Amino acid sequence: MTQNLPELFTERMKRLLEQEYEAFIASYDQPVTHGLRVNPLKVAREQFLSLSPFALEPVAWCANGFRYKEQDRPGKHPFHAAGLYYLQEPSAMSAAEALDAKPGERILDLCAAPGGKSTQLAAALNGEGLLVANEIHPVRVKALAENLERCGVKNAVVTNETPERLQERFPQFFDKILVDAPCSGEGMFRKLPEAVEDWSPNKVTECHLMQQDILDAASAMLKPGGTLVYSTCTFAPLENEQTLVDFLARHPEFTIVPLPQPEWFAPGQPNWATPACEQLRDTARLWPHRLQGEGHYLAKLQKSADADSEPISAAGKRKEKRTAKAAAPAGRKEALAAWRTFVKEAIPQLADEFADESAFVLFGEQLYYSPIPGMDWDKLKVARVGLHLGTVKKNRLEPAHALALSITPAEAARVADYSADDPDLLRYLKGEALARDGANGWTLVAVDGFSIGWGKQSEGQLKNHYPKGLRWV
Ligand SMILES: C[S@@+](CC[C@H](N)C(=O)[O-])C[C@H]1O[C@@H](n2cnc3c(N)ncnc32)[C@H](O)[C@@H]1O
Repeated sequence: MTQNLPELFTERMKRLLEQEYEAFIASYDQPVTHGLRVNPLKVAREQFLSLSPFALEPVAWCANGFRYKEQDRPGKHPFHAAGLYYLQEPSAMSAAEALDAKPGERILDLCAAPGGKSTQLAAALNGEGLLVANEIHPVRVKALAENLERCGVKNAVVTNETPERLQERFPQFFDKILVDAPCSGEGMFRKLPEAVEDWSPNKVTECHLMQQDILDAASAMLKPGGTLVYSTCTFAPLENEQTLVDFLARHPEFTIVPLPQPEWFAPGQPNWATPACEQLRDTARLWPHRLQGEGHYLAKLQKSADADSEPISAAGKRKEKRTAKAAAPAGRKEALAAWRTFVKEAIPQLADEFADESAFVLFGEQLYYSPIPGMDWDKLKVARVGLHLGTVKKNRLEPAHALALSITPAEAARVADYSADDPDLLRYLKGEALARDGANGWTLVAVDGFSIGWGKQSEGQLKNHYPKGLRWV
């Protein structure tokens, strides 16, 4: 594919890489590297390895990351639909690892769709704390929400906002922020031919300017002492070292935190920015000719602990509480009663897990359980305000797909468990009703012990409630 690469791109890379250029350009004739990341919210790494029908090779910089062979097509396996793993290019696994999210923290993934890094951050939170996964694009945000749901994430809020509007609502709110910035995508050239067509020197400049604005908004949302990781999948110095140097010039309250540099990550280049900046060596470049991956750039920054700006005010918090109460919509009482009836009947063991009355949020007929009760989401575009529990219709709760994917068969009163190669499972994924005996009521459908959706058992038949938009064709 080397001959299809833009000339201005190859000329620049030749100038920058000098004697390494031959190895770099030769990597474009190597096959694309395919990766999957095991989702520990669903299955432990070792258990997955004992179940995996695919030949897997570990990715050195991500404990749950593996390379697979293209012909194995793990995206077409029921384990994918059950959220046991997320397909992610290996070098992209490095960014969330660098952020190092810990259970209980408040994390923002500012440019999040389709959710590779968000699902990884959610796994690191392990259900404790808050993940706000934001995506500016109204179509891409749907894929983000679906991927978080498929991976069984319970503590995420999915927003569809501009960084500027989020910044107004969340001053100094987050412990850690990931900015996986929109970029010119030079690291995608091998994988996506359209990335080559979309590329131009103008695009590189436009992305650089956009990255500055996004980073400025991120910096305002980070708590003093907080950590920010900036990443791109491009090689252009303007979008990497230069974006960082310009950001640091505007934000002296930030410093670069050294990233571990094992032999396969190369250092960032001090002289690829103006003015040259020695600390850029502590950022990381993942090159396709030095490791098995498509390429990435990473920088980790820390905001000084005494950085001064207004923290989220107590008044703001009081207002949030008031708004939450005042805005309690009519029908909430009925919705909660419908939910309790459903819990008793279908997932009795989980009654205590959903005990916080103030965490239930009703949007129209849709009932959610919020990871941050009392927060005012009014006037923000919110795609998911927490875990989607279900739709309340005529005082009954129809459980959400997200709820099914977030629980285990051991937590459900009725389970229809199929092995991955059972033809009935394929029928279920295609949206067909299944002939099956069992007690009537909502039934959790599972593949080899992992939840995959809902069915409703009635008179010798399991009615299909696998979402229409996800059905296999
Ligand atoms: C590199 S992709 C994110 C990939 C994602 N983090 C993942 O791991 O799956 C960058 C995202 O930024 C979004 N974006 C584009 N312009 C933006 C802007 N001005 N502010 C914030 N996000 C933007 C794009 O729609 C795109 O989804």
